[in-house]
Amino acid sequence: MLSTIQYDNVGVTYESNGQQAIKNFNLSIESGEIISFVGPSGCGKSTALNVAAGLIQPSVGAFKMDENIITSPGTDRGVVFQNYSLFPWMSNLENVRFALSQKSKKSNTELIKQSKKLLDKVGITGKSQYVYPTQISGGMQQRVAIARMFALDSPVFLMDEPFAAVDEITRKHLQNLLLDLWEKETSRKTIILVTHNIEEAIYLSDRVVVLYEGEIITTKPIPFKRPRDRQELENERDYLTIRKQLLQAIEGNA
Ligand SMILES: Nc1ncnc2c1ncn2[C@@H]1O[C@H](COP(=O)(O)OP(=O)(O)OP(=O)(O)O)[C@@H](O)[C@H]1O
Repeated sequence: MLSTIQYDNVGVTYESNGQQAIKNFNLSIESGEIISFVGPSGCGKSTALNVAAGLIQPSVGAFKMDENIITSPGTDRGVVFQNYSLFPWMSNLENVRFALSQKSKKSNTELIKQSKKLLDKVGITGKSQYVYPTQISGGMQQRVAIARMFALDSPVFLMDEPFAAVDEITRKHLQNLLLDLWEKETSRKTIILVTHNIEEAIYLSDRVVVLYEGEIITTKPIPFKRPRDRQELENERDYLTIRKQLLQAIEGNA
């Protein structure tokens, strides 16, 4: 199932404090695109993502998927946050099996087999599959969260700072893992990613959207072909130009 996403003049004002978190938010996202939201702290990135997740209702405007107005969470959107993406009371294997069972009517034995395969793919093998999320490292938990997201097989993935809590090397591994799985899907997932990391945004995205005080101030297409090689990309002249322009857009308004 392909899904086109549209923020149609969305505005969110939090009732508790009257804070206008996003305003005049207009953005169309094609099926299979990877989009990053970047910008200074408090500019509205998470609010915009939570509107897509159906966790926050727009105060004005509408968020639409395939022309349908979205007002609640649903299995058509998989979500990964910095923490808390996994059910802590389920083993890692059970987390993935449960996600698979949401979409598949296969036997339990088959679901467990598939879950193990998925966990193997993300590098969670052997005993680590049977323990609880809290019994493995943060980086490993995010691997399970990615496996769980692919198990849910939603057409849209929403990721809020998914790799922020891990070290730089693990972060790069997880970025590669995400791209690798995404590229292998026959029907590519649409991904919206919130990140503070410009290099991550460029490496992963088709477009980087810069927010400032709740508004989109720049949308930058990332023209590099896929699959991308991190080292080659970082040596491209255009890469440095794009990085500089994005930093200027963010810092110039910070
Ligand atoms: N639940 C809430 N209630 C009231 N105000 C909120 C709430 N969540 C966010 N805000 C406010 O809305 C604005 C946008 O916040 P949001 O978390 O969307 O920004 P952000 O760009 O994701 O920030 P950060 O990068 O620091 O996570 C901020 O001024 C914030 O204080």
